[in-house]
Amino acid sequence: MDAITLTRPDDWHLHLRDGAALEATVGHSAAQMGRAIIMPNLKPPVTTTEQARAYRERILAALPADTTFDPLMTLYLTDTTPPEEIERARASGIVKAVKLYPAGATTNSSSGVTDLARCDDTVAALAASGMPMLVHGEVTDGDVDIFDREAEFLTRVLTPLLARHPTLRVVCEHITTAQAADFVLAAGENVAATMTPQHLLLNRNDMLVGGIRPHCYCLPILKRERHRQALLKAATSGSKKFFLGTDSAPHAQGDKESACGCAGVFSAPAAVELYATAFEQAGALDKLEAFTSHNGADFYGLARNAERLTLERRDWQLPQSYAYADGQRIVPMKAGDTLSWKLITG
Ligand SMILES: NC(=O)N[C@@H](CC(=O)O)C(=O)O
Ligand SMILES: [Zn+2]
Ligand SMILES: [Zn+2]
Repeated sequence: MDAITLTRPDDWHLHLRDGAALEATVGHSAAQMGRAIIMPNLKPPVTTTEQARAYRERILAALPADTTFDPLMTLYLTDTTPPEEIERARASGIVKAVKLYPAGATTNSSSGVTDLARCDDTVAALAASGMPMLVHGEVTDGDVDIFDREAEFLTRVLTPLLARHPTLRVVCEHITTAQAADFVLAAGENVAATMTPQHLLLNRNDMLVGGIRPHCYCLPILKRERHRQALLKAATSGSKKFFLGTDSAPHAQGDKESACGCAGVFSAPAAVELYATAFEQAGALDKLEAFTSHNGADFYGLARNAERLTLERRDWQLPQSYAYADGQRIVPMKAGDTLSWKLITG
């Protein structure tokens, strides 16, 4: 096969940042994606509908001309988010989901939820609203090993949460383990998951053998090869519960190549090509379009994009870095590597 046409994809988990960084990031995603769910972990976080509206305006202002990219906004859940804020968000039409960051779990999560029991009324309002809760599913307890934090979250937090709120719609974000894939498959129709290019293409050896590669470091951390295989199997299984969410998480080169490097992989410039590479490795290119362009829209109850794009089989080399905020550079996933698919973006 030398070319694949597919419905324009959407990114159901994306970090664009703000200010000068936003100017540098948004074009990469707008070139490939029709829509994206925009993560709210700014400093300070996007906790109200009014803040989401203002952030959306800044994103639209930073977009290149001639794009139809539609940013779908999210609210950052805190211990003190009132139930009324959920209703304001739903009524706004611009907020499509609410994000749960366990406090301390990842980049800019210090204002996250310390104990879900504290926001039970708000979670009930969210379940009633029909908007999904997007979950960074890792426990933060110091006694839990970093490689076990996702699996522990499923049993310690998500299972009791769904028992208390059985109609709550949940997207398990950036899943990394066989346990998470199995959990989502066994759960009801209200539970789905996104997967990143790095968790479909890389295992922890790729990050740690022969030298430490900070540009492969993200949270949840890369896992063993058997987990990568389990994710690929789930993504290509034909289940509608799995869809594209890059978790493209830009950090300046100097903040990654550091004694205490930031978590996050910048995958936006070649996101669709990276997923195509993973699906081809699994012998499942015929399942790519559902994952990139159908399942997410269907889960969110939104129309699929009308436009179609072509992926061509053509070798091209990813740049070593791109321009970022304030004269800094940013290093993409697979920098300098040759990919054998190229999305034709007009
Ligand atoms: N994935 C990451 O490693 N980092 C994300 C936060 C997140 O999605 O957990 C970021 O905002 O940098
Ligand atoms: Zn996360
Ligand atoms: Zn993320």
